[in-house]
Amino acid sequence: MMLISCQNLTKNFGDKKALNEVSFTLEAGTPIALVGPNGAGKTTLFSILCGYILPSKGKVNILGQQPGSRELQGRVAALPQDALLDPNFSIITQLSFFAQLQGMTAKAAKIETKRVLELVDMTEAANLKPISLSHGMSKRVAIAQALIGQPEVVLLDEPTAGLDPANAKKIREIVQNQSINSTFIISSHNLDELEKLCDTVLYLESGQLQQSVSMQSEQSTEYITLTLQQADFEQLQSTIGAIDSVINVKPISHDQLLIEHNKSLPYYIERALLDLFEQNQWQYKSILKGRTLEDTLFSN
Ligand SMILES: Nc1ncnc2c1ncn2[C@@H]1O[C@H](COP(=O)(O)OP(=O)(O)OP(=O)(O)O)[C@@H](O)[C@H]1O
Repeated sequence: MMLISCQNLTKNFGDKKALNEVSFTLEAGTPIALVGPNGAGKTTLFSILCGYILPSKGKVNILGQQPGSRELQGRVAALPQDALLDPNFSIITQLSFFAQLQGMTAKAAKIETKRVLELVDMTEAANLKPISLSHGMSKRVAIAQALIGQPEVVLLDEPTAGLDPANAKKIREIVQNQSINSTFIISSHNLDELEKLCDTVLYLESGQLQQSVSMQSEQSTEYITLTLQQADFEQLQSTIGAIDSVINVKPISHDQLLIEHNKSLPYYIERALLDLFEQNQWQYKSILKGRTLEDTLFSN
């Protein structure tokens, strides 16, 4: 199903082009990453998709509707980067209020609030006020709020920024679990995190869409990322290059090689690598199918 379509989307703030002729289409399904350096236009794109601001030029629709239209109420949710809860009211009061704004009765809203708090493992916090929550807990509550009414699209702007690893992991798990019901669009600077979650990546730079890549390999060539423990790096690189069906081998860090190869029999390359390591008494840390998001985006 078509989720979002943008055509020549442009947003000017005075002389500044925050978005410049951006065009793409996205399908519903696994989470989608929005990546780019500071000031690339990610928040501006999110704000347009949420209907908070209007584009200066171009067309955009989400689930076939104009962003912010009544038809999208309850179908599109967003977690802004700096989402804040009111310090004066308990979590359950605030989330129930949001649920009622979506048209639920007071009773249904309370049930829905309990459901979403359970999804983010925050049931015990229902009666607390925001001041008693840690940063990680506040983020989880904000995500719970975005999940009210089981929206079809959930936009998360920097959902794990500033969180400790345990809380960031928890949020990744929530996204993974809820991806059955909703398509998440996640803006983040953390490429490692995005490659764990997302299949499609939009890369924005200076307001322009530089790349739209799929992490799922459907091409005729495939990749293996080999991380070494101890080996003769140069000899290894040239020996791998001589293996049947290997197209290219290149170092991507001091202890990593990226191997591009033609599709071959299952585990053919892996077996050849293991033989090589055994024959030469070398050691490896990992043999991973695929390549990192960082390498996919910045390899050329
Ligand atoms: N309301 C505004 N008024 C003027 N300029 C703005 C406004 N909002 C954004 N900009 C400018 O537009 C550009 C894109 O900003 P945006 O916040 O969308 O980038 P971003 O990719 O989200 O950055 P970050 O990763 O730092 O959050 C920046 O140069 C920013 O200064």
